[in-house]
Amino acid sequence: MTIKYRRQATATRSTRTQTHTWAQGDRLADDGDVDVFDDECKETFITKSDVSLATVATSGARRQSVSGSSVVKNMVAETSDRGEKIARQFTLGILTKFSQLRQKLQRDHWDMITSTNTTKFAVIAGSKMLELKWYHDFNDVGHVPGVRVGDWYSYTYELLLIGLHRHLRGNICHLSSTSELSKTKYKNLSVVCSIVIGENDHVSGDSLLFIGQGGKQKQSRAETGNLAMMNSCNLSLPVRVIRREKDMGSTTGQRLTYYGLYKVLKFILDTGIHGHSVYKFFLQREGGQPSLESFLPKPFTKPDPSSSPGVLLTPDISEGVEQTPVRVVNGVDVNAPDTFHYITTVVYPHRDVPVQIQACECHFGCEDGICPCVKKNSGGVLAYNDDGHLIRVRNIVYECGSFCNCSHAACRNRVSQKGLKWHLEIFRTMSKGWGVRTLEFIPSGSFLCELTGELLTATAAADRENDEYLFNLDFHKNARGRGKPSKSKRQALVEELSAHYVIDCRLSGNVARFINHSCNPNLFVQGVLHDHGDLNRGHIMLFAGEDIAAGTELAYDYGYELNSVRDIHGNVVAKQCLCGVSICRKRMY
Ligand SMILES: C[S@@+](CC[C@H](N)C(=O)[O-])C[C@H]1O[C@@H](n2cnc3c(N)ncnc32)[C@H](O)[C@@H]1O
Repeated sequence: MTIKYRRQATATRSTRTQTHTWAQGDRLADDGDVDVFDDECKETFITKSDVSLATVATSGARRQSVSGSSVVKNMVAETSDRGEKIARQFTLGILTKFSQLRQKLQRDHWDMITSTNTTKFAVIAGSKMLELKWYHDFNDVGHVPGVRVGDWYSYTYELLLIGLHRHLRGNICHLSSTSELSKTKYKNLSVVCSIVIGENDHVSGDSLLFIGQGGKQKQSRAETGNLAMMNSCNLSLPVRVIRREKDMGSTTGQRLTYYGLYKVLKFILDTGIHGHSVYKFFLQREGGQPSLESFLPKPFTKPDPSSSPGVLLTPDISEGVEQTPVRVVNGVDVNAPDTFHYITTVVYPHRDVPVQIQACECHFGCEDGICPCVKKNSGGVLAYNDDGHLIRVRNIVYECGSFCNCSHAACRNRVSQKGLKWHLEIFRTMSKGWGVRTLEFIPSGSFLCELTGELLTATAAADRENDEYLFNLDFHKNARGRGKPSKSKRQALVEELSAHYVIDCRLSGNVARFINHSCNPNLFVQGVLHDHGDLNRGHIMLFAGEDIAAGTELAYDYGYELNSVRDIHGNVVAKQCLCGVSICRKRMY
C-alpha cells in the first residue's frame, strides 16, 4: 500500500475541521505525482534503530535525534492524534514538493549553476508554490500542526511554506493589530507568531535573550516587531522560536532549527553594540516539549587520540589504504591483532565476478523518478536524504556505480562507495578480544564502512578452519544477519543454498572485521548493490542506527538464531554474549 496525498480523502475532510486551513489542499491532492510515504514508512517501528530511522524517514531530510523511548512515546501520542498525523503528512508533502521543484529547476538549468546561485532556484520554486497556493496558510500564534520541535530546514522558504515563519527576511513575524484574528482573540493588538534568532541572540539552556529590531543605524523604537513582542509579553502568549546557524554540511550553508514555543518574560531598553538603544527580550522555553539536547546535533568532537587509554600499536592499520587512518591501541594486555591483508573492497574468487548492473545515463543529478538506478529502490526513491544519511533500512539499496554516466563526486546516489570518513580506533576490550570505537560523533543514518573480505561459496566457507570471521550474505532475506556455516551444517547448506555466499574477513578484510556483536547495537547492516546486480552477493554496508557519541564502542547485531550452530557431532553449540547491555540475550548463539 502506498499512501499518496492525492488519495487522502479523509485528509481533506479532517483538515476542514481544523481551525487552520491548508491552502488549496485539494490542489495539492490533485497534483499527485509525489508519494509522501510509502509502505515501509508507515509500518510500526519497534526496535530502537528502526525507530530512529523511522524518525529520519518521516522528517525527510530533517533528522531528529531523539532517544528511542521518547520517539516511541511521541509516536504513540501521534497515532492517537489523527489530525496531527494528517497535518504532518501535508507538511512533509509541501516540503517534498518544494524540494522536487527546486531540484527540477536545478536539473533544467544546470549549466547556470554556480556555488553562489543555488538559492535562486529555491526562490523560484518557493514563489511558484505560493502562486499555486501550495502552502499551509497558518496565521496564528502557538503550535503549527504538522511541525515538530527539532525539525530543521535549509531554506527560509520552507519555513514560509509550512506556516512556521511567514517572513522571508524579517526575523519577527507578527499578526497585525488590524487582522481579524487580533480583533477576535488578541485584544486588537499586534502579537508575535515566530522569531528567527541568530548569532547576536543568546541561548542558555531554556533561556533566550533576543535582540529586537533596529539598533544598527538608529535607536530602536517600540513599534512593529518590537511592539508585537511587548504585546506577546503582556498577554503571556507563546512565541515560536527558530534558530539560524551556520552549517557547512547544508546546501545553503545554514540550518534553521525549530526550537519550540517560548514565553516572553520581560524586556528592557538597553544600549546595543552599535551605540544605539535596543530592546532586549528575555524568553523562557515552555515545558512539556522535547528537550533541546534531544534533537540538537552533538558538538563535533575532534578526534583526540591522546585521550585513548593504552599503548598506540599503529597509527594506521590500513597503512594508507583507507582515506582516514585507523588507529590500534591496547590498554589491556600485550597482544597485537593477528596479521591480515587490509582491503577496502570485496575480493571475488577467480572467474566468478558478478555480472554488470544496469547503468544510468544521467548527466546531472540522479534524482527520484528520473535515474534508473534510483528507481530500482522500493518506492522508486533515493535511499538517502540530502545529508547522505540512509532514510530507513531496506531489503537492498541500489546505488549508481562505476558503469554509470553520473559523477562519482556529485551523485547523491553514491554514499557507501566513498570509503571510510570517520576516525575509528581498534582497541583491546576486557573480554571480547578486539573491538572498534569511534573517536568522533557519528550522526544517525550515516554510512560507516563496508565489511570487506573474501567472497566464498557456502561450501568453500564450511571448509575454512576458523569461522569467527564469516558473514552470511543472506541479508536480503532478513535485512541483517550474521551467521557462520559450521562444518556440520555443510551438507544442509549445499543442498539448500546453492547460490549462497559468505564473506570471510579473517585473512583479508578491513576495520569492520573487528566490530563486535551487541544485543542493543548502534550500527545496522544494509545490503547495497552498485557494481553488479547479483542480490546474492550484495555489499555488506554498516550504517549508524542512532547518534553515536565519540568514544563509544561500535557494534551491530550479528543476527544469529539461538541453537543454530552445531558441532561436528550435531550437538548445539552455545556462545556466551558479553555485550553487557541491559537487554542482552546472554547468548550470541
Ligand atoms: C568478527 S570477530 C570480532 C572481533 C573480535 N573481537 C576480535 O578480537 O577480532 C567475532 C568474534 O568476536 C567475539 N565477540 C564479538 N562480539 C561478542 C560478544 N558480544 N560477546 C562475546 N564475544 C564476542 C567472538 O569471539 C566472535 O566470534
